[in-house]
Amino acid sequence: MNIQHLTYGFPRTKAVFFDDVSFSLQSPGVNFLIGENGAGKTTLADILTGSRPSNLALTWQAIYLNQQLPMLSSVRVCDVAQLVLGIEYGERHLTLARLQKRVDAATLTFLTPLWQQRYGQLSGGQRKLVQLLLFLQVDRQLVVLDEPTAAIDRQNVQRLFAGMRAHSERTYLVITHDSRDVAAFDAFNVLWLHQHRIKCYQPQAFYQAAQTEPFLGAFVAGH
Ligand SMILES: Nc1ncnc2c1ncn2[C@@H]1O[C@H](COP(=O)(O)OP(=O)(O)OP(=O)(O)O)[C@@H](O)[C@H]1O
Repeated sequence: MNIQHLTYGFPRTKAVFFDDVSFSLQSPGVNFLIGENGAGKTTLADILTGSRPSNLALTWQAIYLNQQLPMLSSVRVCDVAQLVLGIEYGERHLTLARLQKRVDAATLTFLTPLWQQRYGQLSGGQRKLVQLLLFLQVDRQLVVLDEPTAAIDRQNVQRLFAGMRAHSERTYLVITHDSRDVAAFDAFNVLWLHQHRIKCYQPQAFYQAAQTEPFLGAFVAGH
């Protein structure tokens, strides 16, 4: 996926935030978008998913989980699954047995004991995971996740990554501040957003650059 000559400014400010920025996403593959707070990662994710109109002509279909969707606390996990996947699968009544045929084992293991639980009874991390794991079942070429592993225990992070690996035909863009996420993959592309430009690194080049670039060094040393 090639992004060519992106130029973007926030509607209410005159300054240009991205000025003729070009880069490629490894496609298919896992791309990590990193950078300091305020660098523009969420803004870029918004642009690539069409949430913020820009000069780019988007040629892909994307799914974007940038924050938890608000749900009534009385809604059950099975209702959330129906909401997210019912239309996608064309199922009017999505049961666990039917879901079993479609999702990876790690996702099923996580969802099964929670299936009848009410949303309001779940922990913050469980709510986030329910949405993430269900969203990962929706078939789109580009999957964009904004800090999916923040506040998630590492065993559940493994479940999330197993869900991603189960669909290796997709292109993922994952925003993270946690180098353990990057280290969990053998093959990846890191996009470092720094001073409104993007530098791309394959694994070996990334760890090499971390020896000389202070931000990357601190990122890698962070775990
Ligand atoms: N609607 C807006 N109008 C003007 N400036 C904005 C707007 N939204 C965000 N910004 C600014 O753009 C910059 C980038 O914000 P963004 O949320 O994309 O950063 P980020 O890299 O995702 O940060 P973090 O790691 O802290 O989540 C910030 O300085 C922010 O204040």
